[in-house]
Order: sequence, then C-alpha cells, then structure tokens
Amino acid sequence: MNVCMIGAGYVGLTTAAVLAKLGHTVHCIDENEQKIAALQRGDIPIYEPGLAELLTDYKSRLFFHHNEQHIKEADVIFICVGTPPDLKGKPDVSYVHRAMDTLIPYIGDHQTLVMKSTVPIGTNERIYKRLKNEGKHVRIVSNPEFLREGSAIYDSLHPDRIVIGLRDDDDRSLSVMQTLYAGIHAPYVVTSLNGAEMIKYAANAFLATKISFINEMARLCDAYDVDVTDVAKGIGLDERIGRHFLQAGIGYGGSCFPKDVTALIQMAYEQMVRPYMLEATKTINDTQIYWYIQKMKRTLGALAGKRIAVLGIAFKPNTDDIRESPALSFIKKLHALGADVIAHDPKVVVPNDVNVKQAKTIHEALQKADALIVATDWDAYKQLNWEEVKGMMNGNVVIDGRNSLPREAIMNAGLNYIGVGRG
Ligand SMILES: NC(=O)c1ccc[n+]([C@@H]2O[C@H](COP(=O)([O-])OP(=O)(O)OC[C@H]3O[C@@H](n4cnc5c(N)ncnc54)[C@H](O)[C@@H]3O)[C@@H](O)[C@H]2O)c1
Ligand SMILES: O=c1ccn([C@@H]2O[C@H](COP(=O)(O)OP(=O)(O)O[C@H]3O[C@H](CO)[C@@H](O)[C@H](O)[C@H]3O)[C@@H](O)[C@H]2O)c(=O)[nH]1
Repeated sequence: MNVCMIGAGYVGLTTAAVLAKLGHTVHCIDENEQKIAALQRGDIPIYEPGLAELLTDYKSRLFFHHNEQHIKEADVIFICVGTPPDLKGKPDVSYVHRAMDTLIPYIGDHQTLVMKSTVPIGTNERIYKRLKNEGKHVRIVSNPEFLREGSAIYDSLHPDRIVIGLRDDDDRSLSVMQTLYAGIHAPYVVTSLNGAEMIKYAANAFLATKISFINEMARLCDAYDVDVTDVAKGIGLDERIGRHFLQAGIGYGGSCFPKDVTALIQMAYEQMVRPYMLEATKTINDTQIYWYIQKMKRTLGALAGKRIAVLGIAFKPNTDDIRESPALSFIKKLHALGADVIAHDPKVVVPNDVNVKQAKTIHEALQKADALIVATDWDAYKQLNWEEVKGMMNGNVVIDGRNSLPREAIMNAGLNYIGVGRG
C-alpha cells in the first residue's frame, strides 16, 4: 500500500520504518524542515534502538518531505503529530488541526485517515464531521499507539493488541487496516472512535496507577521496614495483578504518562466526574522526589554545597528523550537546594535552560562526589564496579532512584545504599 505519515517523531518514524519493513511505501511529511533535511541525508534525529538499521534497510520504500506532495496518491494517511499538554494540562490538539488544514485540500473519498496521535475523547468524531462539512467523505480510523520508547521497534512489530476505532457505518476500514498490518500477529479490538480514544487513555492511566501504587507501598515499606521488591514479587506473581510496572522509584515520566493522566483528569472534570484515583496517581507521582529528598537530608544533612553526582537524565533507559523526565526534575530540585550537581547520561545532552554541569564520563561525574544518585536505570550504571566507585567518591551515599542496583555489592563495597522501600 501507499502510506503517507504526517509527523515524523518517535511514533511517526517508528511506524513508517515498520510499515516499510512490512512491504509498504511510506512518504513521511513533517513541518520541521531541519528534521526532514536530516532524514533525507540519512541522519536519524532521535535515539531509538534498531530504528537506524530499519530506516537504512528499507530506504528504497521510505521518503521524507516537508510539503504536501504525495498526499493525493496515498491509500492510507496517518496522523502522528504531537499532542503536548497546554498550560492547564489539557492536550493541545492544535497540531492535529493544523495537520488537517494541510490535508483537506488533497484528501479524497478513496482514502483512509488513521489517527495514531493520542487525542481527547471525541476528537476523531469532530474531525469526521469537519471533513463531511467540507464535502469529503473520508473514512476515519482511531488506531492508538502503545509502543514504549526504548523498545519501540519491537513493540510495533509485536503489539499485545491492535485497537481499531471505527464509525458504525464504516464497513471497509477494518479490512484496510488488516491489509496494512498483515504480517503482525496480534488480536484486534474493534470498537467505536470514542472507545479507541478511551482505551488509549485508560491503558496509560492504569499503568501509571500501578507505578504510583507500588510507590505508595514503597513509602509504607520504608515505615515498616519491609523490602518492596519482595512485595512486588509477592503480589506480581498473582496473574490477576501481573508483575510488570511494579518497580518503585522516583516516579514515572516521559511524554505520555504525565500528560495522559492529567488529560484524563481534565476530561473527567469537564463531565463533572471526580477522578479520585487518577488524582491520587498524579499526587503520588508529583511528590515522590520529595520522599527521596527527605531521605537524603536525613543521611547527608543540608544539601547545600554537597557535590551530588546524578547518573541518568533521560526519562527511562535506551532513549534520549527528556520530556517530563523525573531525573531532570530531581536535578533541578537538588540545584534549587544549593547542591553542586554534576549529571551524566550516555545519550542525553543537558538542555541549555538547565543550569547543571554535565560530565562526559561516569568517572568524571563520580570524582569527589558526596552522594551518587542513579536516576535512570541504564545498564551501564547497574554494572558499575562498586569498589572503584567508592574509591572515586568523597562520601559514601548511593541513592538508587530506580530500585535496580545490586544492594549487596554496594554495601559490601562499604557504601551506604538508599533505595525506596528497601527495608
Ligand atoms: N512517544 C511515544 O512513546 C508515544 C507512544 C504512543 C503514543 N504517542 C502519541 O503519539 C503522538 C506523537 O508523539 P511523538 O512522541 O511521536 O511526538 P514527537 O513530538 O516526537 O513528533 C511529532 C512530530 O510531528 C511534527 N508535526 C507537528 N505538527 C505537524 C503538522 N501540522 N504537520 C506535519 N508535522 C507536524 C513535529 O515536527 C514532530 O516531528 C502524541 O499524541 C503522543 O501522545 C507517543
Ligand atoms: O515499573 C515501572 C515501569 C516504568 N516506570 C517509569 O514509567 C515511565 C514510563 O515508562 P514506559 O511505560 O516504559 O515508557 P513510555 O515510552 O513512556 O511508554 C508508555 O507510554 C507510551 C505513550 O503513550 C505508551 O504507548 C506505552 O504503552 C507506555 O508504556 C518511565 O519514567 C519509567 O521509568 C516506573 O517507574 N516503574
């Protein structure tokens, strides 16, 4: 099939590469001219494992443009533009509407419009009506994306499910989508346009709630001298609960969970529904770094003037994405408290607006540090030689922001290990 992808970010680029691998021809359009120029040169603007290889392997079927050409020839048009939060935390759908402004002159009745961006409930119905008012009888599909950054290619090729939202009178789009995704083996969930939009928000809200739940349990474990990793294992082996997303730490971040939980809260308020659980999920996440700061103060005293090495800036390992990164929030908070912070990340460069030193190597970050915080659980940090770490540091405090470091090895090296809820 001939596919047009509007928006070549994490989702658009990954989806384009995967569809090219499945045999389709994909034309990517992005309003960011620099991004398109880089992609045309063969440079990949983001770090995502396996993406560069796919884009190279299937380059004969992948094209990058910053204008509307090729929209007309597409069988399927995907919208993958961003929907970031506005100042009130509501999703800003202006990028979606601008993409529609671009599409409308070219789009025709034979085409299928697929929404991959995460959009507020009711958005696709509104777009359908807008198109109809403009005399365009285009079929519209809500096909939310569930990939995780850091494993985006694998997730796209092996999704747990494919959600397809359709209008009642659409008897064609399901087979279009099945043809498009032929080669990907996953159960289909077919629902209404609003249903598909709701599934996306509910999935992210549920996963975020699991994380906040285990973080609250971790606080209780701190109080009752219990190891939360045992609790996570003990409850997670119950298949009704499941073992995933029970890793306590400094909280969830990224471009999706914070934004989507807040968006769902806002959507609930708009309908006069009080979202008690979502509010709690967000509150726990918003206060988790303070929990760590209190622990640090109890061990280190005042943080002003202390040299603190923060390992990890990205919101999770295997990505260079820092959107809503808890590691970055932690860095900013420590800096505000007067600490002398030096940060390291294998892929991220500290943005200019963050007033913090960045070390080129882990070794450089650790030199003379009073405390070390692992804020993003990159493998390289988990595999550190803790005897060597001890030798480089001035102090002996290791804060495990992801409960993922080898506690015994750290303590055996004579360091003071502080996780959350580790007894
Ligand atoms: N990042 C993820 O892991 C992920 C996973 C699932 C769903 N989503 C959702 O997918 C959507 C895209 O997320 P992302 O992380 O890929 O965003 P992104 O910011 O990485 O990419 C969006 C791209 O769209 C381009 N763009 C914006 N408006 C445009 C327009 N009118 N015409 C052409 N190009 C335009 C931007 O220049 C940018 O390159 C969001 O709604 C997000 O919530 C993201
Ligand atoms: O047990 C856990 C699992 C994750 N996290 C944190 O939660 C955040 C999100 O992690 P993850 O879900 O792995 O990454 P994302 O790429 O943000 O993916 C989420 O958000 C995407 C965008 O909507 C969805 O498509 C995915 O299904 C959903 O997992 C990160 O800060 C993680 O460190 C924890 O603190 N504890």
